[in-house]
Amino acid sequence: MSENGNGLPRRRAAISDLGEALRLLVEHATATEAPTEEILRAAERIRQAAAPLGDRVRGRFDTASADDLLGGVRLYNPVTGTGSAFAPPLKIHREGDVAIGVCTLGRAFEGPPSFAHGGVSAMLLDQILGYAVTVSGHPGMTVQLDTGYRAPVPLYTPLRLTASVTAVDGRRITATGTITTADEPTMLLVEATGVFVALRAEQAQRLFGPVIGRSG
Ligand SMILES: CCCCCCCCCCCC(=O)SCCNC(=O)CCNC(=O)[C@H](O)C(C)(C)COP(=O)(O)OP(=O)(O)OC[C@H]1O[C@@H](n2cnc3c(N)ncnc32)[C@H](O)[C@@H]1OP(=O)(O)O
Repeated sequence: MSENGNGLPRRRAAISDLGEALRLLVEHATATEAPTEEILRAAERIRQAAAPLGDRVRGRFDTASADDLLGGVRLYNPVTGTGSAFAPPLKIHREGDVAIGVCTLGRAFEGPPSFAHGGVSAMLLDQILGYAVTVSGHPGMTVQLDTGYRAPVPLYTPLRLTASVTAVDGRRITATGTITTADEPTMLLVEATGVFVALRAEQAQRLFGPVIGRSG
């Protein structure tokens, strides 16, 4: 499916609207203490709502028609995508050479009771480190991610992430990042160092050729 004129902005807005509705559903479905009969009714209604969306779906190598792969628009990215059911979503912007991210994690991201799952913190950091690496002009894929957990990351609390590139050594780019709460940006909760490797042309072709070839 291709969209042009007003179609693309409208489609992107619709996808983000659906994403927001799905995230509300995920939050309520995770936190609910509704009666069992209500849960059973909801499951049935949700299956009915989902069915028409499954009538036309893309294949593994097809880019979403609303995305712009080379322009960095990824509506279904599981960390930042506004169309994703389970992205927080993390919002990232640049302040000079530093990438700054903000998000709030709901109940679905829980690990230790009332705190975020450690894998979720690593996922957020991988994304923002990857962003910092990309906007520095040295895009690459993560080959190593080291995370240090200093204190638990609270749910339902605005978080602040940072990331910046610390070294470029041939194809290898190193970046470091942090998670704190927005209210206490000096109290470190999680820190990470990521090593990223720039792809050689033949590697990019081998890994992403089928996708690039189909995206228009
Ligand atoms: C604007 C919006 C943007 C938005 C941007 C958003 C970005 C999102 C970021 C998400 C990032 C991901 O999750 S990416 C998905 C997770 N990552 C992956 O799936 C990557 C899997 N790995 C691979 O496929 C492969 O390792 C490749 C293709 C990346 C590289 O293979 P290779 O070319 O054979 O690598 P190799 O020769 O062994 O190593 C290349 C160089 O890296 C070094 N190296 C390799 N591994 C390591 C390591 N663990 N730690 C240190 N250094 C290492 C080697 O010593 C070597 O250095 P030297 O001898 O040259 O000095």
